[in-house]
Amino acid sequence: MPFGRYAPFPTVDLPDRTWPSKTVTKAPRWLSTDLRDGNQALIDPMSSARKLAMFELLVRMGYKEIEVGFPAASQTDFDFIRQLIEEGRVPDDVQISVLTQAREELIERTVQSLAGAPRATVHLYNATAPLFRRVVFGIDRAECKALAVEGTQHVMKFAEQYLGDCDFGYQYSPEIFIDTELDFALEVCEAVMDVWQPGPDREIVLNLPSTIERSTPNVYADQIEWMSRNLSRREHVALSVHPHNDRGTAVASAELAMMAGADRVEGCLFGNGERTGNVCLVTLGMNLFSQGVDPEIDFSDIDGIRRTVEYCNQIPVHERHPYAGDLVYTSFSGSHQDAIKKGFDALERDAAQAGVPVGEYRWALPYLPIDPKDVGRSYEAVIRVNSQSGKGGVAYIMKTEHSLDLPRKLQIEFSRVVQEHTDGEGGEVTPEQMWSIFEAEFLTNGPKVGLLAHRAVSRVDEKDMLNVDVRVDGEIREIEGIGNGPISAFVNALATIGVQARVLDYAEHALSEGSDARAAAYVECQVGDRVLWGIGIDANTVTASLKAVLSAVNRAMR
Ligand SMILES: CC(=O)SCCNC(=O)CCNC(=O)[C@H](O)C(C)(C)COP(=O)(O)OP(=O)(O)OC[C@H]1O[C@@H](n2cnc3c(N)ncnc32)[C@H](O)[C@@H]1OP(=O)(O)O
Ligand SMILES: CC(C)C(=O)C(=O)O
Repeated sequence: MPFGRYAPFPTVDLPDRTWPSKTVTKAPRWLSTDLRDGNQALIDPMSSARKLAMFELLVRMGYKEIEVGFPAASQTDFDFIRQLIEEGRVPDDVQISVLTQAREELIERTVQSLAGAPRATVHLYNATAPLFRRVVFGIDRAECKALAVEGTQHVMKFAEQYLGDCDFGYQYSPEIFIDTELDFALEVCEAVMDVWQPGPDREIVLNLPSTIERSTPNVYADQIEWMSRNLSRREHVALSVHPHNDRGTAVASAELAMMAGADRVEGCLFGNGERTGNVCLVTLGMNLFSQGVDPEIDFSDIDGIRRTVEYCNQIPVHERHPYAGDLVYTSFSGSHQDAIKKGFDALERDAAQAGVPVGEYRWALPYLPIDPKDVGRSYEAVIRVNSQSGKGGVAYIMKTEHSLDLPRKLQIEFSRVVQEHTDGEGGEVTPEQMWSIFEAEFLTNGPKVGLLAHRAVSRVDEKDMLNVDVRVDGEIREIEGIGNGPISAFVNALATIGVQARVLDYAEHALSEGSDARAAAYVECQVGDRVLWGIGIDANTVTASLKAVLSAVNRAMR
């Protein structure tokens, strides 16, 4: 690999940086640029129907600043902005913005698109980095600054001409800020501010993009802290960041930039955008949420959000996308499943002890950084079983899907049965398939001895006597036994037909509440020289226990 062709990214001389010891305790101002930076990166840019669906989603989620397009780019872009304004679709607490290059004719068209808007922001950009000054524009520093200054003047001139009493805002971006000499980025921003004259009730948004992410996030944070410290009129500046994801570290860049003083973050849902995308607003917001900080955005229906975004962008969201992918709350592997199952049990116990509903109790669960229910997911897919799974996963499915709380040794025994299935057939075992395997193994698999009826006589302080009708190899027999309780009496009765069984362990629980409640009984038996579990399910607990004994007996004889 010709790595010698690449130079290390220059660092910032900021030995007294303060951001590493800061924490983010409040959501920044968010701006969604899905309809502009996101849209400009699509193979098939959004139709007006898709744009509207995206806009309405963003409003529903709670975004208050939305970049709605690049109106000078196309008639579709222009018309969409006109539609939003003319149909009064922008809520009172939402500020829309539009982007333009620093070219007079484009600025005019851009400002015209906003006519009649009660509130709006024009966002002007020009590239300030040396490579762009030399290669793309063929201009020097002074000419580059002049482009920004004159662009700002044009914006103000046309705003006055076309926008009447619009509550008008201004945003400037030194594009490719990340590669711009810091002193020059500062000089251009100061010159732009000299034109706009920010002050009380006259904010300016200065947006410092990592247009092509090329540094580690700490260097970007240093750049942001340096700018935040050196900008004049700082209290009237909304210092904004716009991280791209070329190195795959946009989220970290945004988070460190917030620690370094950024007030505002621009990005796209699920990280759509040019090349590797803009920073993902969902991940950023949910990262705050998972630290107990209100993201001020509603992510409670993450799957609905994802579906709309997939429709608008015509790009699928990856199964492993943080917080939203299909598989991100799912464990296949045994040790994870074991820990999750124990985690749920502990959470229920701890919440009950504290007298707090489990849905409100402080979340702490192995392998699940947040409660899937908080984003509208169920626990259904938290554990899925395949050849990588162990008893914990099998037990979890049996409990959550089939209400059977298998004793630990039975979990081990049944998970071996499931493992034989996955080894033989491969793939995943769905809850329905697991029930079929369970039924075939424990409940229905061609009983040699079947239970038909039982009658008990229990006298106080005496042993129980049990009279049972059984079918043995197709022949109906009546047998009798005595013992300390019905199970012991039944085992005693079975001995009369040559079935030698000894009960080693027993557990039972109710399956459902109410008059049609059923019980599950689990019995560990020694039958001959084998030790196996059997299971019985019945409305009558004694019947369930006797069925459980026969389940073990039949398994031994199979
Ligand atoms: C980092 C970002 O995401 S920036 C946003 C980028 N988004 C877009 O470009 C989407 C919309 N763009 C468009 O539809 C078109 O580019 C238009 C309509 C704006 C302009 O189209 P055209 O006039 O055909 O120009 P073209 O697309 O080739 O743009 C390049 C020209 O603009 C100049 N230019 C580029 N950016 C800027 C800027 N911010 N300010 C002033 N001039 C600029 C270039 O130097 C070049 O000029 P030249 O032709 O004199 O060499
Ligand atoms: C226009 C600017 C903010 C931009 O999109 C970028 O630099 O990526």
